[in-house]
Amino acid sequence: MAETLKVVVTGAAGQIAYSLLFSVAKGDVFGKDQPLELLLLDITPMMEVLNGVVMELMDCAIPLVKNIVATDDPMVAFKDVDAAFMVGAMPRREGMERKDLLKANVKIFKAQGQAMDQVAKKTVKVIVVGNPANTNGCILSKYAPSIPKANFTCMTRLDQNRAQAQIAAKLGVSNEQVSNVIIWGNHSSTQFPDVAHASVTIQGKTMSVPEAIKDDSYLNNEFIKTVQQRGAAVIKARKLSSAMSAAKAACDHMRDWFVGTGKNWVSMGVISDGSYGIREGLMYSYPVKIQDKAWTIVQDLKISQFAREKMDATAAELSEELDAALAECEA
Ligand SMILES: NC(=O)c1ccc[n+]([C@@H]2O[C@H](COP(=O)([O-])OP(=O)(O)OC[C@H]3O[C@@H](n4cnc5c(N)ncnc54)[C@H](O)[C@@H]3O)[C@@H](O)[C@H]2O)c1
Ligand SMILES: O=C(O)CC[C@H](O)C(=O)O
Repeated sequence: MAETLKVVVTGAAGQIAYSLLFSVAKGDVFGKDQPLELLLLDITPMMEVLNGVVMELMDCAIPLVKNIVATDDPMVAFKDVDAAFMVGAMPRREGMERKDLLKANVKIFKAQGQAMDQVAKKTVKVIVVGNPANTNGCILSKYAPSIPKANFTCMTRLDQNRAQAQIAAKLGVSNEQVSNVIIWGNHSSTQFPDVAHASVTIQGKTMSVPEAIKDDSYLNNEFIKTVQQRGAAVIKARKLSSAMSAAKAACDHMRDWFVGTGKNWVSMGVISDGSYGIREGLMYSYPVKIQDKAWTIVQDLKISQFAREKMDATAAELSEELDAALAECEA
């Protein structure tokens, strides 16, 4: 059997973690024959709740789980970890603005970056889920300078899954028939869900999504808005932020990072190297291909004027967020 993989989940007493831990524990992410040590981090007042989660994980009696550590100490939680799901952060509730989240959450990622820098494996693969996910990811990486920047990513897979599901429903096909939908930019309402390069297979015939939908007005308006506003719509309906779908997307993201993407691409927030004219250093969602546990940005896609404007608008929001976060961390 393979060596035990150490996986940390932060915000482990919260609602996303409740779904995420079960999927990770039963092998959906790292494989059905990969033994795991689960490190669960939350804050001190949540230790009793976290203890309940540990009891439930034990009671699942999953053979892959060799050890569980529950802690409120980041230095314990990040020690020698191979993979990190950074979920621990306040979610937005109805009536709250994104800016309120930035203030509340960004310092968590500064402190956790500093701890990771000292004790995590230098090969650790990190997905940031806690919002504002892109900017938190930048801050985490900044404060963990001994870990390569390529090891820090943030989650826009939920947006990709949402976009894919909208197109599949519109065309009356199953979700896996739709591929290569792209999410550009921020995991926020300025994100640009782009289907110009996406394809769909209908009754054995593969064609581009715009060709299949035959309704550019829908694709350029209602479709984009629905995906951009989906998180807010879930909050309005549930009075709670999305959790089951967020956990599923986090699993998809990390599984693809470990296993690879094959011929298709997926979207993830990665630290920009300036590709597609985006400011270097922003954590911007791009289409990526993954092989041997390393991602590369898909290059040379043709960008229309319409797309360019949307890509720049979400980059401008990310620039503002990053500047505000850096000021907050230095205050
Ligand atoms: N990127 C995405 O697509 C996406 C999707 C859904 C939700 N989110 C975000 O994920 C985050 C978590 O959402 P949730 O619904 O699970 O929230 P939740 O409130 O149910 O759980 C968050 C948990 O994080 C813990 N926490 C707070 N500060 C911490 C710290 N310093 N260290 C460790 N743990 C800490 C809390 O105690 C709580 O248990 C939110 O910021 C939410 O907005 C992101
Ligand atoms: O706070 C929001 O508007 C979104 C919450 C979460 O990130 C989601 O996409 O479901």
